[in-house]
Amino acid sequence: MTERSAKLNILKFVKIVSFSLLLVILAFFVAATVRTLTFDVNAGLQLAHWEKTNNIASDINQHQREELLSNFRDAIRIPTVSTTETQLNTTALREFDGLLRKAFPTVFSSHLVQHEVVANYSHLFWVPGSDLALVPYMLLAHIDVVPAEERDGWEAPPFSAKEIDGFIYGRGTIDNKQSVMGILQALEYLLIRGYSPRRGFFIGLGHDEEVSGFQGAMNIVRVLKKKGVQLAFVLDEGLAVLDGVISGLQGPAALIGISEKGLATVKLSVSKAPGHSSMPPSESSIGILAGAVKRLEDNPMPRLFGEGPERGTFEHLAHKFRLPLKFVMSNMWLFSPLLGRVMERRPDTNAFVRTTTAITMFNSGVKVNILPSQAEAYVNLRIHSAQSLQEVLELIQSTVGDERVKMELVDGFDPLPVSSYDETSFGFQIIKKTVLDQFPQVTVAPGICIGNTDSRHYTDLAKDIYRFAPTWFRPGDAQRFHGINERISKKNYEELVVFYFNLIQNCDIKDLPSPHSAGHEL
Ligand SMILES: CCCCCCCC/C=C\CCCCCCCC(=O)N[C@@H](CC(N)=O)C(=O)O
Ligand SMILES: [Zn+2]
Ligand SMILES: [Zn+2]
Repeated sequence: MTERSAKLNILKFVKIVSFSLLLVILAFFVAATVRTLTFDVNAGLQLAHWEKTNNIASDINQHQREELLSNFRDAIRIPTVSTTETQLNTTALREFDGLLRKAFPTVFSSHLVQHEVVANYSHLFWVPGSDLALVPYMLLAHIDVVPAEERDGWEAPPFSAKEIDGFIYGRGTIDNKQSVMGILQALEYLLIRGYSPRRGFFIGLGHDEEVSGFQGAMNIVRVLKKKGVQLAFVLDEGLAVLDGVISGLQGPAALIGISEKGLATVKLSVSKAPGHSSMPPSESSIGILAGAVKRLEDNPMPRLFGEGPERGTFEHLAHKFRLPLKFVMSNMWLFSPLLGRVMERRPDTNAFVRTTTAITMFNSGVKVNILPSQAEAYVNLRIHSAQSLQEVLELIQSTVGDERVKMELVDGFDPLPVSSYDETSFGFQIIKKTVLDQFPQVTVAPGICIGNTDSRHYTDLAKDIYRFAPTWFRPGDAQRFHGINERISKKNYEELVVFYFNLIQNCDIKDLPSPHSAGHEL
């Protein structure tokens, strides 16, 4: 081959490769654009023909408006605080029992409702349905709250239920007495109006959720297992309606938790010989431990955004973003690494990107002139759906990288299974319909619950577990959760009562409508 023909061949080859590359890039963008223009996974069953079961209207008159609010405020005023597994305010829990019986006399006296107290302070209600062929479902909420101190900066005392500008302030207003009281208030009104369910349901109110539910939820589950109960679905606390919280999203989003992150609580400790502070060694137990926790903070767990069900959240919301974000959200397969880098900049969105690492306790030393023998720190990690507890423990060990630091797993579990959310998913579709009937301006999407709930103890009883209440969160409200100035608007509390009122009736349908029953009805 001459030099000239070799050059021509190379040129030809380069041309073919460039042309093919161009074609691939073009195809790539055509596919992405088509996906952007057509990908509306939210349409779903809303236009389908639903069997009508919500026959009792949910109107609330002025007297009931005052009554339901007064019951709710009474609930907030009882300080049912859980601090540790052994530090529960049992006096308050007993008082709360009394309040429930006083506020909901029909629930406690109706022949349609069976009630039992579980583990002294938790409550289990069973409302049998008339059609025994329909698998029952279960609503969960918890009575206990985390501690709150007015001096931390509350605008109103945390157990006062004071009203300021249409909001009720107090610990438990959004976590989770709005659901405890909302569910029972809805049942009270349904029973008063002559309701009797076709599909049976349970209500479980735990008294120690904030310290893991080992007494309340776990014993309720034991009782149900003994009875051989299986559930169509479980609905517990968790995600909410986010209004203006997701940047760039047009309109509010109701995120229904279809899974929750896993947990690892790890105790790190360093032991050294104690001694006089005038003769310190080059490294103290505190110094060694501080180095270890600093390495954990400096080396966050890997970015996994898009590798878990959080991908579905953005795909469901994609059509509610404007371009170019719409293009990005519709093509998570391509853009999730980039989006993960943006989301990791804010603590609340970082929680969806990776396993988070929080150093929550650090203890050492007893006197200013004694070298401490023992230093210990607790690390609380919330495990991303694409990782396991075992993987996280191995990563902590290698990041700490110091054999003098002892590591002990205090509590931990893998991320929870992912519940169904397609068009045949009974629980998800019923919750979605109930939300959309009440709040048509909202987009419903599946989400990951970044905290843990009592519902994680129910995995043997139900394949499908959802974590949601229509509590409206606006910018800054997520920080009120376990923080200061926890509050709910009076209007929103009333909406919660109406939500549960409608949800219970909507569950009475035998089967979901077929997706193809839409169209000619219009
Ligand atoms: C898509 C980006 C939007 C970012 C906005 C974040 C909005 C966050 C909304 C709700 C917060 C989620 C809280 C879930 C409930 C957690 C319940 C809880 O506190 N559980 C405790 C106790 C336990 N059971 O383990 C916990 O420590 O997790
Ligand atoms: Zn809670
Ligand atoms: Zn909580």
